[in-house]
Amino acid sequence: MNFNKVKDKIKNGYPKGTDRSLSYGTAGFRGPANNLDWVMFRMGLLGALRSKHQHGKAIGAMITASHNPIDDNGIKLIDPNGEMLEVSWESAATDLVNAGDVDVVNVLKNIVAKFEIDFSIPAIVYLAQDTRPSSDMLSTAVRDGVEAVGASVKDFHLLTTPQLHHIVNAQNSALSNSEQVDAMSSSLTAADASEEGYYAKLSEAFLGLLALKGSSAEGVKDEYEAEIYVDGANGIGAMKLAGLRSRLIGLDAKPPIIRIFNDGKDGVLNENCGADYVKVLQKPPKGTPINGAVKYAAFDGDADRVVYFYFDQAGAFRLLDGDKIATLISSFFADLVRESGLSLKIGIVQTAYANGASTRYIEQELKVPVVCVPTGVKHLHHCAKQYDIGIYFEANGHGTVLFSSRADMLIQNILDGKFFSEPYLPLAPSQTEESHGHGRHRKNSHVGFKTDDKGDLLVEEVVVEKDQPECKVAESEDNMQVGDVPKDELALNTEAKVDRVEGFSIVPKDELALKHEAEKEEEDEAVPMPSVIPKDEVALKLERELDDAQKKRQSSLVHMVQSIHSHNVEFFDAEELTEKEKESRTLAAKKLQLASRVINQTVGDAMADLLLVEAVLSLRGMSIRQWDEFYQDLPSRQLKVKVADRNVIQTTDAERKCSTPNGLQQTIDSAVRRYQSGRAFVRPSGTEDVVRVYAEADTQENADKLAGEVASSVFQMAGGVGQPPARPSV
Ligand SMILES: CC(=O)N[C@H]1[C@@H](OP(=O)(O)O)O[C@H](CO)[C@@H](O)[C@@H]1O
Repeated sequence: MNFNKVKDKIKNGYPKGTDRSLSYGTAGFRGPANNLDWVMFRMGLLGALRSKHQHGKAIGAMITASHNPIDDNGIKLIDPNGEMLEVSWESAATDLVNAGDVDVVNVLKNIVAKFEIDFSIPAIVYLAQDTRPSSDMLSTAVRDGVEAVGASVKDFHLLTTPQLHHIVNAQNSALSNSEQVDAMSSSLTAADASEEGYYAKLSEAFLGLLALKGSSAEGVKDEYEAEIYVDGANGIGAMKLAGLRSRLIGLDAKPPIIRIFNDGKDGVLNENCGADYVKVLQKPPKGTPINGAVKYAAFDGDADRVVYFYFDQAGAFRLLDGDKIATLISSFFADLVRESGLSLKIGIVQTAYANGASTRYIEQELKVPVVCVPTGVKHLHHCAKQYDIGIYFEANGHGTVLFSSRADMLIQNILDGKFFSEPYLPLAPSQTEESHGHGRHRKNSHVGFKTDDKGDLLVEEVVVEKDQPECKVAESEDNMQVGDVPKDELALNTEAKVDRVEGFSIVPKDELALKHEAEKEEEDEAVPMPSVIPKDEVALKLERELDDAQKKRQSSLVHMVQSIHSHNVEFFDAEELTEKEKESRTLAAKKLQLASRVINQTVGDAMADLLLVEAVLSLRGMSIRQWDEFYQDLPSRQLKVKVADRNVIQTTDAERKCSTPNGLQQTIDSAVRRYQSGRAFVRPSGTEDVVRVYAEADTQENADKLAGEVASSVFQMAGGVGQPPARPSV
């Protein structure tokens, strides 16, 4: 272990550029690009150590500041399975960046010792960058860091963030067939570990899905709008979407016509455009073509977020954000799970920024509570892993869908002609006991969906164990924080969960049958015997569902809630299914499998999400207006407040309440009480040096007023600097 080169490089190229303490925030390090080269160098060092720790698997280093202005930049590290850097390594990153120049080597040695790294293992870092002018220079700094510890770099140059996540996962997945536990998808091969492989995977699955579009039932108009205008934020997303578009040539499918604006040819990255601009300011981006266009989407600067928008008949701007995307996708998957007859548990994860109307839609209309976790994709991602199909979206449009290996296996079973529907398996015995217990205190619970053996969707509360930190903040009365859990526990826990999920896929059938029998006996004692629907009634019901295209368009979440009350259960194996039933189950399974391949399961991906939304709308013959009618958003407003030290704001309850500074939460509460449907919270940003304020209320004027009041309180009570915040103009 010789760190002489590291010392030399620090002295002669990358001396520390600030005395301020930095932390590996919501998504890595970000800041003004002219003072980041030394951070990049140190992250190169860390990426190499992480690769050695992961037995030489590729680690990703993405140079981007996403939606931040063009003069900022940043870096995010990507783990071998394509997910964000493991939480226990985030603190190593923070320590390394905050060390004085002379202490860097000691911190490196501590990391090597703490994580028991075999330094002789060869390591590799996969590097990519967005289109910022500073990215070339910063990429060199990362490379210098990696090479200073004798590791190597593979430079992909310009990629979107999700493309690099995909490539890292594909590479490691393909290399370690025997270690599939670490990989997100067993179907990935070495050919997938490239930009071309990414396009091939997405386009093949997407075109396959579109090809399954049936003809509309008589009298039902296909309202799908095949043309979409995409705001590329003048960034990498515009360039790469053009690459994907050129592959969308279908023989059996009619792909959408994608037109790209703000493509970077004459505009500035993220300036008056991009998903963040559209979402936060709730207005169309600069350069939006109006004539003849009906449907639009906007990507952010590194293409990991997408939001939709359109103009209604009165010409008013209408936003369909991550919450609306989550609802559309959830209802689609819920329908397919029901039609496939599979026992798959679906769950939805949101953050405090989810519009109250979306949460209410699911909780009150559909009687389904929603899991709320702190801001930052890592929290949503880990929580979504608890389900067979875990759907998560931030309101800003960052989100994806995760399929468990159990889900993959059960779907494949149907495609292999095995129609036996396995009864639902709980996550772990301890959870089963608790979640079926009576009169218990409701603690850290959240909701999952499952199907009964007839394929009807049921809603089930899942109790999250104490050592499952990612979903700990689901219920406000519990007042718990992710921060309560020691970092190392988080890491251990994640590993344990992966093992557990994998475990399901290898339980032999007979064991399953015995287990189900035992479980059924237990349940029979606790609940009244469910009624059994006679066979031909089931067939008739399925037929009705198949024939009724209109019904398909309704949110199946409603159906799910209705079915909870009916408690109908029927067991049947393949021989008992009619050919028509088999056909409809196979079709649903095919759609599920193709949809799971359109999605980038490593991280939110604007391109993949756009394709999925387009596929859902197309298969359902649905217009953007019909989708928008799911529910009406509550008017909301986001503001930023500059303070001397944003960390004086500490939050609790999934960031919905602040515990410091003293008295601020009470002031917010009393402001909120003055507004109908009022809700507001504040939190320090993890990516910008600001405190974020969020407010919603019954009217836009009230949401603006409430946000303004709360912003003023933050300014006064949390050490505001500069001009006091002004009320935003509507
Ligand atoms: C309100 C908001 O949109 N916050 C964003 C933003 O984080 P902040 O910690 O709020 O700066 O950037 C994150 C990374 O892209 C994203 O995960 C998050 O949702």
